[in-house]
Amino acid sequence: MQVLTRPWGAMHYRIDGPADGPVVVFANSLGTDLRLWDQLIAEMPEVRAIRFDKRGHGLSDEGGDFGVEDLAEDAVALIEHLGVGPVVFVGLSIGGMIAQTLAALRPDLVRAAVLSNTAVRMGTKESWAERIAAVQSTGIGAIADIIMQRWFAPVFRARPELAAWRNMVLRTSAIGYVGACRALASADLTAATSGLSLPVAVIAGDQDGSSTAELVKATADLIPGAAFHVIPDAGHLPCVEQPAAFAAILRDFLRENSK
Ligand SMILES: O=C(O)CC1=CCC(=O)O1
Repeated sequence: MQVLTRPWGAMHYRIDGPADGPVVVFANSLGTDLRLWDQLIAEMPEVRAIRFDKRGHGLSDEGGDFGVEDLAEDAVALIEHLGVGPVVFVGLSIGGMIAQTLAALRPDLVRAAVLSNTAVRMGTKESWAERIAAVQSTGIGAIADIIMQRWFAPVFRARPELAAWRNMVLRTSAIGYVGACRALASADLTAATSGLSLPVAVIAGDQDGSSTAELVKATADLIPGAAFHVIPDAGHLPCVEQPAAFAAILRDFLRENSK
């Protein structure tokens, strides 16, 4: 068990893969912990995979009030603590917002970025306020079924693993979940992301009920030279639903963009 002590508490992280492999840091989404990447990392044993539980998620502490920039500062602290920069940084959804913010704040630490199922703005202030109110009044159970529909394509929702993913969101700290919703409500990365000049690959799922392929493409279009990929038969979490397809894109990207 590996923990980095931050001013707000303990940040849990994990490293897998060979010490001489290309270093890739992974940032997970709202309501998921670092197990989000299990299937993808199993497809890519050659990678030195570093992943962490952002504040309020997984085994990390709740971490008070925070914005996306604070989450990016946590990623900076981890990369500097491990002395592994510049890295390839892969982020999904709010993790992709962490990636965009980190690349803008500290281009010296990010060699290249993969932005999965993310955008410069996600949802609206009103939609996040509704979600926060539902969680605060009734708990995450109130929204768990809707979240599963947003995360997964219908074929995946018929699989037995769905129960485990539902449990993952249900077991997320309500304080941490609401904190991340607040960070999402106030994030608009348009200016920072439009100024990015590193190699970027952007990934969408053709059945994403949360960040549609059109929304994700609009963000790709802001970044000069960004490659855009749509993974078929995938919802919001293509690294879970289609890990081989995700790994193929990431492997090609690493071939061009890791040392
Ligand atoms: O829970 C969702 O709707 C999906 C999502 C939005 C931001 C994020 O990180 O996940």
